[in-house]
Amino acid sequence: MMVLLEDMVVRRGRFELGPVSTRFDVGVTALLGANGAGKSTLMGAVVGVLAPTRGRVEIERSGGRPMPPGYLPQDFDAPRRVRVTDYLRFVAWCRSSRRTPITDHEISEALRAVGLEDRAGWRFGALSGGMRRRVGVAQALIGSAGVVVLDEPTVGLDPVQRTELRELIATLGREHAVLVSTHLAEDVAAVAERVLILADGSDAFQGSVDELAERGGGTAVSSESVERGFLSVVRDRVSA
Ligand SMILES: Nc1ncnc2c1ncn2[C@@H]1O[C@H](COP(=O)(O)OP(=O)(O)OP(=O)(O)O)[C@@H](O)[C@H]1O
Repeated sequence: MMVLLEDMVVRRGRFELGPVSTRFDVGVTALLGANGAGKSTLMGAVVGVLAPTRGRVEIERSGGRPMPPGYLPQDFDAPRRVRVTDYLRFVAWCRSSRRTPITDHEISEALRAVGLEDRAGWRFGALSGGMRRRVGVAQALIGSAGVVVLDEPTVGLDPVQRTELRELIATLGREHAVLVSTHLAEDVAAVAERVLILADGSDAFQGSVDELAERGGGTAVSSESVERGFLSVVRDRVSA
């Protein structure tokens, strides 16, 4: 599984992102940037919700299933009264085609992957915030064929649920190409292998999390060294 962006430019109102060229592979890539830097715009282009005005986005998968990546949008929600499995069955039905049907087995696998097998019969509204976000990750996994894009998945969660969600993201990264946007240096230090920083309408940094920590003057990856690295990248871009 691999996602390739080649000189991609995306326009959203007056805002133009790019050209950005990058690739992300199996593992967790963190997408960072100040508010309005273009993270959701880039993610929208990767999942096919926004069309690039130039360049291209290519998704390569070993299975070759013709599906866009799985996507957890920032404002994910589901009807309160609907049971978790019924909601996921509906998602599966939407993404199924005659050639590539999505089976109940795949739904069970998605629930297992997010640790919600025992909540399958619960109504969405009865779940905690962290569990609802996990349902969001489960729906992203259904039919995603190995590429998952998560837009600020840890926002608004308490520290325990945030930690659990990070563990889930790290586990997903063993088999999936995961692109995750966040404002939290702890998220990056805990789960990311690679980092892409957007600033001023384009990519200001691409590299390993170790390289970003080094840029922040750290000898080891920590929330502090990642935060300092991020600030150094953004300040250099502003003063350039
Ligand atoms: N629907 C829209 N119509 C017009 N402009 C938009 C729209 N959505 C976003 N923008 C603009 O595009 C730019 C990038 O927004 P985007 O949501 O991609 O940033 P972001 O990095 O995800 O921000 P945040 O961290 O606040 O979520 C912003 O300047 C924003 O005003």
